[in-house]
Amino acid sequence: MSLDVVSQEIEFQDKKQFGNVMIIGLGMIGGSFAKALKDKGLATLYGADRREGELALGVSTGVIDFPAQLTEEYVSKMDVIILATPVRAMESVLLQIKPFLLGTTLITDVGSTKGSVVESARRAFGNVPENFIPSHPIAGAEKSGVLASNSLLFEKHMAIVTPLPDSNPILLDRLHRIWRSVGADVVSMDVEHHDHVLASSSHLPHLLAYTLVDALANGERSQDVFKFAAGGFRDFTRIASSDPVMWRDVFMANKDATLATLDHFTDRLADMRVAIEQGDGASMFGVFTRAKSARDHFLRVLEQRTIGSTKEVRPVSLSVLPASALKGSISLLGDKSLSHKAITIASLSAGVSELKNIDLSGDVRITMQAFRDMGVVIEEMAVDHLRIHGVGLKGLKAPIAPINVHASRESLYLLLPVLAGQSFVTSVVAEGVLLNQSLSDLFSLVRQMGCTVTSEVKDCLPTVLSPGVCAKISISLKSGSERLRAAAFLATLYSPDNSDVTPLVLGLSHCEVLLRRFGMAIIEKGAGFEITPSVPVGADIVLSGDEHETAWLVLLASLLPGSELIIENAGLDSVSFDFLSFLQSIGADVSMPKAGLAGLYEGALRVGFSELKAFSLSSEQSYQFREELPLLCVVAAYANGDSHIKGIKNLPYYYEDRILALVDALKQMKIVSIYRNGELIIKGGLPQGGELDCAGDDRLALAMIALGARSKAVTKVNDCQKLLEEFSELESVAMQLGFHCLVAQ
Ligand SMILES: NC(=O)c1ccc[n+]([C@@H]2O[C@H](COP(=O)([O-])OP(=O)(O)OC[C@H]3O[C@@H](n4cnc5c(N)ncnc54)[C@H](O)[C@@H]3O)[C@@H](O)[C@H]2O)c1
Ligand SMILES: O=C(O)C(=O)C[C@]1(C(=O)O)C=C[C@H](O)C=C1
Repeated sequence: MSLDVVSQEIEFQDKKQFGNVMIIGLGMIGGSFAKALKDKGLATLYGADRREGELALGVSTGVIDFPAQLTEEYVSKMDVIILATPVRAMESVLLQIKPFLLGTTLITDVGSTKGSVVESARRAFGNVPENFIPSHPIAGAEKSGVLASNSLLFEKHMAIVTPLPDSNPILLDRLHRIWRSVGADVVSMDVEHHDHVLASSSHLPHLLAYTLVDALANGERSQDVFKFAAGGFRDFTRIASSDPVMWRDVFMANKDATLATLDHFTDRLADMRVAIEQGDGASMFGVFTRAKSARDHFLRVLEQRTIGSTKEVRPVSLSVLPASALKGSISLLGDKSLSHKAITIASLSAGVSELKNIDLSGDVRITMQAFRDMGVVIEEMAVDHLRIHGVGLKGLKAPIAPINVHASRESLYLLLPVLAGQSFVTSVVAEGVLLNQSLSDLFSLVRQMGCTVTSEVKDCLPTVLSPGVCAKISISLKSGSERLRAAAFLATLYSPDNSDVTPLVLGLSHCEVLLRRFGMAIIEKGAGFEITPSVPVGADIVLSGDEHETAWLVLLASLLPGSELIIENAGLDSVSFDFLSFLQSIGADVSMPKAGLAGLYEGALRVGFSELKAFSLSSEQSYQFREELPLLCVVAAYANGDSHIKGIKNLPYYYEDRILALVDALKQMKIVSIYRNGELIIKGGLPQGGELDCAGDDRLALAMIALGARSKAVTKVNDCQKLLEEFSELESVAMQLGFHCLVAQ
């Protein structure tokens, strides 16, 4: 096509969203950008390249609409100009287009370095013009040339923009829009930070790959080295096939930052050399497990970004068929909150811990990742077995990135006092429900540890923790929150002197029991506990099951005639022990394990069918058994006579809401109940079956399933996704014990 024809066509083009866009350097990246815009019909594409062959290919393969030259005729008619040459060619390109440029044209680039490009613009123009705004897509390949272009290259990848103080805001907005239009997620960064980050994440790996291949190719036995190299070599060295001109330019342009990261890496490599020389397997193992975990984490983050973070939640219902019995022996997977706590204490212990029957599903991995990020070596020996090489109370290393607790409240409450006890500053970030929510109880606890807590929004995440000098800890808890109680006990680990915690209700809960198992001296004293400072010692622990699941299974077996159930590792703390004792007092046939070492209940729990009697609960008992009140309503629904539950109004509102939802369910099942002045009276009978909605509440779901267990007809419980998340083994436990509870979808 002659250039004359092209110039006529410039006049006649309809304006598209981004108007006329010129790519200078029509190679792999420039071509991909052009193709993406052209395929979407967002611009008229012009290409310029010092190699005419690339331009001809660009037109014939439909990557661009027209070839162009860096003359007034073209340059002055462009709405957007994109520099996509190697970075050191950009200055001469800018000098060529400078005389014809309009101030309204957005000029950007795709170069892998940013400081050098800004310098080139400064040299070419005297200062960086307001319409020149650098950018950099974090996407690419080891291929070059326009034939390697791919219109989907930037989809779900990041594009970094590095605006300068004088950048024109309207053109900056256009730059964001144009990157978004080709599928990129746009991130802003300052130039210097960009060059340091990319030196580590992109430039150093390329240097290592090139140098490794070159060293091996020129070393002894090189022919056989290549002959016998397989996947590992190929994966590590893919990027050594990248364009040498581009990469020579990158290292010339980003000298200081690449030298800094190279020095750091060289030091670490030297450490590895020493470890190999001295046969120091422990050091090697530490580096390899930490690196594996960091890479696995990185892959998960990358996967989330590329598949999109919106997880589709499909509603799940469970159907309960009446007339089954629970028979057999079962071993429940370790309790989730116990699993979080065991990982935390084992990481802070001296020596190695073996944690067996641990639940590694859901947010337990968030707690585990945080400790790995701070240097703790955690080996996954089996799906339910961890070996943790504890580093001691203050042996954590500063993480290289903020600690992300995602939406895990459990992880947050355990990690914050631990971070407040270290000697480094940590940023803590979160997602979803944990953002913008006041955490004043937790923050005031870590402040008591001498830690300064800085947040943009008062007492909310994200936050920065700057540890100070920890004084003697003496805490009287004002709420019954189990998480705050665990956080308080962890805080005492950092107290210089004997410390004390006074909970609302005495009796051992998870954290104290575990701390004792790890050798800590926690002694009941008056209305609370006294803790003597010492470092926990690594321990071998088989984690017991969840208390609520245990209580639910006990109730089911009590309700269903013919049941004979043994729970091998029942979850029992002082409250659930009292709860089961209460069931015994109204006729349940339960034989309980004995309290063993450190206050833990050890051994099997046996339960069989029995008719449970109607009962009366005082306000105090309602508070004590607040977590299991829905199960007690089920007991009352099947009992002979009226049961009374007092003091519901005095409970935190969400417990009352649960009871009100259950009152609705009882009504649907034709069980009469009266709720007046905070007291609930349930008249026992035989539930009829029906369709119930647990509103996504896992405790309500368990109670509703139990309500359907001996009812006259099938019971369907809707909205059970959360239950299946929390009690992941529900289906397999039901199947194993012969309980007819199925996912109905
Ligand atoms: N390859 C990647 O993975 C990747 C990723 C992100 C950013 N980048 C950056 O994108 C830019 C282009 O890289 P690429 O991979 O597309 O390279 P490429 O070799 O495929 O394309 C570069 C093109 O620029 C042309 N060119 C060179 N000097 C020129 C000049 N003075 N005038 C006009 N044209 C000239 C070349 O002929 C070639 O067609 C580089 O700055 C690179 O740092 C590359
Ligand atoms: O995937 C590749 O082949 C790349 O090298 C892409 C890569 C990178 O290192 O990640 C290369 C250079 C950049 O500027 C941006 C991306």
